[in-house]
Amino acid sequence: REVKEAVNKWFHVLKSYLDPYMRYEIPEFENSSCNELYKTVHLHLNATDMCKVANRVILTRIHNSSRTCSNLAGGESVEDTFEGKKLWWRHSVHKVQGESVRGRGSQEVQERVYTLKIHKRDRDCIIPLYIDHINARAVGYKHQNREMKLYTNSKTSSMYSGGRHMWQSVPFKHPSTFDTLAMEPDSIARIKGDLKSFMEGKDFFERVGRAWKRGYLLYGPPGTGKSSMIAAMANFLKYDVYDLELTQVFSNTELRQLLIQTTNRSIIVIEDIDCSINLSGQRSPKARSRRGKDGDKDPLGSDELEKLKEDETSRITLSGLLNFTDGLWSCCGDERILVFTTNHIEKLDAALLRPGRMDMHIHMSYCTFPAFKILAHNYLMIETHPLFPTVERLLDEGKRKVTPAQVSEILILDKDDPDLVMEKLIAFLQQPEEKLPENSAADESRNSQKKKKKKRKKKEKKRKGKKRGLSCTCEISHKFF
Ligand SMILES: Nc1ncnc2c1ncn2[C@@H]1O[C@H](COP(=O)(O)OP(=O)(O)OP(=O)(O)O)[C@@H](O)[C@H]1O
Ligand SMILES: [Mg+2]
Repeated sequence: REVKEAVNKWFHVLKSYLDPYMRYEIPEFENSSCNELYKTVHLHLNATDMCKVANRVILTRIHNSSRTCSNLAGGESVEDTFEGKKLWWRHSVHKVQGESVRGRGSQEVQERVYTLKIHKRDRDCIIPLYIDHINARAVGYKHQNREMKLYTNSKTSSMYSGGRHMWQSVPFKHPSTFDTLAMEPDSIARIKGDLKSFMEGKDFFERVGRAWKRGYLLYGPPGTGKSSMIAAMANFLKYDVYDLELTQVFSNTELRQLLIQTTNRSIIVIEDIDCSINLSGQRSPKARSRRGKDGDKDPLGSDELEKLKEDETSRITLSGLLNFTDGLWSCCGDERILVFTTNHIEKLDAALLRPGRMDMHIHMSYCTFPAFKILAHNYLMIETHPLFPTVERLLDEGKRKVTPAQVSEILILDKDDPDLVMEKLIAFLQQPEEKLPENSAADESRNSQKKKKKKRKKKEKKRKGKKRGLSCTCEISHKFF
């Protein structure tokens, strides 16, 4: 028996000496905890579509997901190449006796292991670089394929949140992309380029000592595609979207709390910023008169002073918003994009617009001919039409300013009959603005803006009523900063 064991031992030594290949084993679990490298290999094989060349592939889809994942079935192998060298991945699945999940006893469990085979001569020069390479592929693939979320802030009564302001999410499934956005192609290329260099700019931001964030201000009349642009940005970057409802945030502290709760690789959006907070930069006459003439010395009694202090800290102020966008707390995450939208850029405080806060100002304008051509391509599936020159002339003359929203409404109505659509559009463009029917798209957008403002004012009044005696204003003097 001893002789047999010795022969076996020497046989294995000789075999491994003669075997030109080295094998690395990557089990799914190691000491009962998940092996991240196993997941990395799985994602790498999916990212490179290598599974497709195998004879047997396992397809899976998790609950509520629209994505299908593939994995090599047990015993299947695939070949990979890296820097001109060949490597092989094999997936083994074995049934072993494992500890039962429900207490004592044992049950049959599957043990999955990836084995990487590589030539011994390539081992030292390739392995560290190859592992880095598959890691990067896996991270990129995971990022590209994860499902995006749309968050909104609301005060929850949940016992877990303790009534704090929390984000609530739904799956983000907006279909707008840079291909469906009607805008000058040059502007689209510029924005896409900016976003791409931001996304790839980790080293740059670190080198120059800047927080890895970027602010975009989208301004223009209603219906020019500001919200659609945000969705296109999110779909392009594959970032989650945090739609911050500023009217639901009642203090700078809450604003900071919400900021801390956002994740990296996300877009924080504040729509209609001019309607959300009073940004006129003036402290209210009431607060000013209460503060007294000599500023710091306050003539008020201590009770009054306490109340006033509470007023000032219980509201979100321009200062709070400025800190939110470019203060120390704004750097608490990486790869963050901030987007503000407004119909009235002139109402915004200059401090809010400066580079570092709003790095890029994007004007979403009325429909131009190149933008119209994109809409015609998307809605009517036509690249040209005998009436295109007339539309081009009318849009260039600008006698009647139309938004992409108005044009798309016309295109969608008779999308199966391009001739009819073109005639209707020309009639619309020739119609003087005053003779618009009451419920035209432009009026509707204007009315909706008014409604938005009214609703906000109503909410504000209600809140003031609740906090009787503590009310103050969001208007802040520039001196404050
Ligand atoms: N530039 C555009 N490209 C493609 N579609 C557009 C564009 N602008 C507007 N639309 C269409 O009009 C609708 C309204 O657009 P959107 O909500 O993006 O406008 P907005 O600028 O955000 O308006 P508001 O200022 O009222 O919020 C969208 O559903 C979209 O179909
Ligand atoms: Mg909008």
